[in-house]
Amino acid sequence: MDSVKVIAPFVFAGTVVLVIFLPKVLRYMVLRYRLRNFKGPRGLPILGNALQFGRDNAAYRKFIRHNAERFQENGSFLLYFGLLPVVFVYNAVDMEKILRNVKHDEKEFFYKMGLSPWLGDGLLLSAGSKWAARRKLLTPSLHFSILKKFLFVFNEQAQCLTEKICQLVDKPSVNLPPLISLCSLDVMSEIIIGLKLAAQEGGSSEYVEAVHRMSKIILERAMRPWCYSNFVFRQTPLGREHEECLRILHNTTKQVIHDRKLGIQEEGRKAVIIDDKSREVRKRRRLAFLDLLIEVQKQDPSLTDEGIQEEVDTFMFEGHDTVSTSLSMALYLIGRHPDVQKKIQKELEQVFGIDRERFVTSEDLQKLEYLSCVMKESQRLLTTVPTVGRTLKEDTRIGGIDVPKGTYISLSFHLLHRDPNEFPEPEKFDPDRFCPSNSEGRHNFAFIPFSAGHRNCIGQKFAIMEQKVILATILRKVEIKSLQEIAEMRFAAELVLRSVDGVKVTFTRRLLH
Ligand code: HEM
Repeated sequence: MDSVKVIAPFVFAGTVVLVIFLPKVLRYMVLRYRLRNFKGPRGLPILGNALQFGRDNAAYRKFIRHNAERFQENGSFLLYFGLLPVVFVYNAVDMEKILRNVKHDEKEFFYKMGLSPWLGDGLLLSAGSKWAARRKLLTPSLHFSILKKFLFVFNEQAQCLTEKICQLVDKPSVNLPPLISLCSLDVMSEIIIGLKLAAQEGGSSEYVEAVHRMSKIILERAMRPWCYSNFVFRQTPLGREHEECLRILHNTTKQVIHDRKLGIQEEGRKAVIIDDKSREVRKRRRLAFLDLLIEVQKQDPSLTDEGIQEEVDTFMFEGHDTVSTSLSMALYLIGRHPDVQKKIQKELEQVFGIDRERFVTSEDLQKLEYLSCVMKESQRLLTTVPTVGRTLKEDTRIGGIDVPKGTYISLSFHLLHRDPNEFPEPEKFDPDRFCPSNSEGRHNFAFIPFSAGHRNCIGQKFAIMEQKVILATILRKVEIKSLQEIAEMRFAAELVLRSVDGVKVTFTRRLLH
């Protein structure tokens, strides 16, 4: 009788655990069984392929590239991150199938684990009706007519950056990304939060450093399946560094929002009007994106302070690091290809004559067609956002095999942009691939650095405009030479692409003809 009393609680607890976990375990077993025919490198029973990822990000990238070539015929392969199956997709047809299907919109697992603590449920991470409402609310703030008003900010900051660069002329080596990063931070802070941060004047920023550290931490965690549990992660040095970065990032934006609200109260600023028909924002003065959110909150209190914070964090992150990486890579490639640089200079002279000072206008931007091709080819070869992820919400045929609902998909733009069928000699830097006659017949989803479908990048036009202004301003005044061969560069695919050893260049002043 006594032994029954002792055993009973254990039997009870065991039954509860079984009832809770058995369906999950069974579902997982079915998922694995259904993926059994999907091609990929063999892994170990519990660790999966984790031990093959290598010691660092560069080794991981090499491993992925190797498998991409091995399974090029399918344009997809399967890896196990510990117990978690991840299907890598890098062919345009399957990419389109997934990105066009609204059902696969939700960003789960790696996004939630990596980015949610920082960006909350902002536009990048939200889904369903919340995402749709926010996207509708935020789209007018990036309308072309609004962007034209931001041209002034792009130009001012581009000139500030060019002045800094001119001071570095003839130095034996300059590391490019920190310079560019501060410029793009100044642009974003002025446009998004209405704050003239003047990071370029100060030389460094705690915020920028925290963004970079955070990016690294998120990817390192993803490569260590034993850190997936929040409890375990918090006990590790990486987890503690994560907490510290989060504190800096959130405190910075929280303070800015607080100050801006106070400022608006004190100044009694005029309300923003959103025209329902054109979805344009009409206003008397140049407003920051944050002002729009604060005004919307007055009319619609369902947009909480937390909601504002998550959108500000999302836009600051999405708009700053991406543009600065993309620009650094474009300048790097231009600096490696003197023939391309000469053609850009010729085009700049056709548009600006010998004027190296005047601001770039929206008419100029339209005329800079070759520069557009160069920017696209840089995005193709050194894709800023190497990969995005989705979780399948219904069974989907990928690489000729039915992949079950619930599978995590890694959509690799980096690999997609190297498809030799779409881009012959994919490792060659050739901007002419993007001239209209050479682009004919290319699959719509063969080149998608800003993603595609309804969850594409909301800031695409903003990013292109900003980069073109900055490139046209710098390259009118200086010539750039990149010191490292592309084969020598060690790239790390974090949230955005990064060069581990920086991007070393020299500048010389351009002579007037
Ligand atoms: C060269 C620069 C940029 C690149 C390469 C880029 C790329 C991307 C990509 C690939 C996505 C899809 C992410 C996913 O599906 O998980 C995305 C989404 C997003 N981007 Fe960008 N981006 C850039 C600049 C910007 C800028 C300047 C802004 C803001 C002004 C911005 C704001 C966003 C937002 C808010 C989303 C989420 C959109 C949604 O889910 O509705 N991005 N971007």
